[in-house]
Amino acid sequence: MVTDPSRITIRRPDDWHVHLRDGEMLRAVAPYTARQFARAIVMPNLVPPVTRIDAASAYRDRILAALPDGHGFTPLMTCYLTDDADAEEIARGFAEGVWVAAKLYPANATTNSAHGVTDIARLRPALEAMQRIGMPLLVHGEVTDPAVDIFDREAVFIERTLAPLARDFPALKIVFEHITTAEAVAFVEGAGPTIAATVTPHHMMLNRNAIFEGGIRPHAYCLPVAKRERHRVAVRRAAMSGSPKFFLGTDSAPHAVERKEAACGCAGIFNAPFAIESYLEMFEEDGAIDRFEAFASENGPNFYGLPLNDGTITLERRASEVPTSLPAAGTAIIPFQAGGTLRWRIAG
Ligand SMILES: NC(=O)N[C@@H](CC(=O)O)C(=O)O
Ligand SMILES: [Zn+2]
Ligand SMILES: [Zn+2]
Repeated sequence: MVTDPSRITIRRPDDWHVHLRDGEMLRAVAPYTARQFARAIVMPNLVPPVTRIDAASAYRDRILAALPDGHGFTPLMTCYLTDDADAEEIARGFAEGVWVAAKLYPANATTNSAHGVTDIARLRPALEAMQRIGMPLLVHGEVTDPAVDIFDREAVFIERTLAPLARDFPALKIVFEHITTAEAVAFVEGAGPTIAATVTPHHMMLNRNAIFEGGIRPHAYCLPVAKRERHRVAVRRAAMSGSPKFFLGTDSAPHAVERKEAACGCAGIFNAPFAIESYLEMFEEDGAIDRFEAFASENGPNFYGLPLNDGTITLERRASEVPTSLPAAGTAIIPFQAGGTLRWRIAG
């Protein structure tokens, strides 16, 4: 990593958790991710979800077709786990290099998760196969029990599901996605090297007050929902701690403006346009620029067992103005930090 007060150059980063959607929305959003990241773990929560090898490779082709010439971007595909997950198909897709991980959504925990898993016991053959072949399990870590307070759903998931899972499959690589609580940080830090976590820019920046600041703020609403300030601080510290267990995953989750600003608004924050700039600004604010490259470009590939990227990107200290709205799919998406000004900008 090379830094001076006005420029910083790091190995090309990757995004270990992104929603690229499909169709017109895919064509609108994928270029933002490819502009910054060499690779991204692409979430499979399409309608219908990506559960089969042929569906994943067709989706990968649509992503590549949505990008401008010379993009140099590699989508890393994932398999959506259902109650009927087929261990043989999962292992074959991994061996063929079609997907690199499988995603566990507890049924109805989040956007497009109606086909998710209702009973983890049914996944046993798939998880055994994944443990054997070194294929990571990615988890949306929230319980769906309506009796559990929404702000406690991540912490309760650790107790009820994640800790027992890690005990039963001690060699299974698990990524606890988009962590939001001090409990999640403590769990990951206290676990062995097979357990890691992704951290979003919004969960490093926002606490739950942001959702209610002077009125209801649908563009600050995502799942897992932002928590109290002490949790935000714990998550932000973990990301900047230098621990190899925490790495960049934006969870950029675009929804058309009319689906966010509605009586029942969708969960998801669209941070893809300026994700790397947002993260860098926070690392700088907290005096942790020396740990930025590990978080953005090294810890993720090291955990997944993938090579580090060749090449670099340079960010320069020049203001980036975040538009108040971006056109997409015949409508608009409101980006994270809309109307704000960021201190850094990708050079060139
Ligand atoms: N994060 C979100 O709030 N939404 C994601 C789903 C997810 O990552 O849970 C989406 O697909 O919209
Ligand atoms: Zn999720
Ligand atoms: Zn997500």
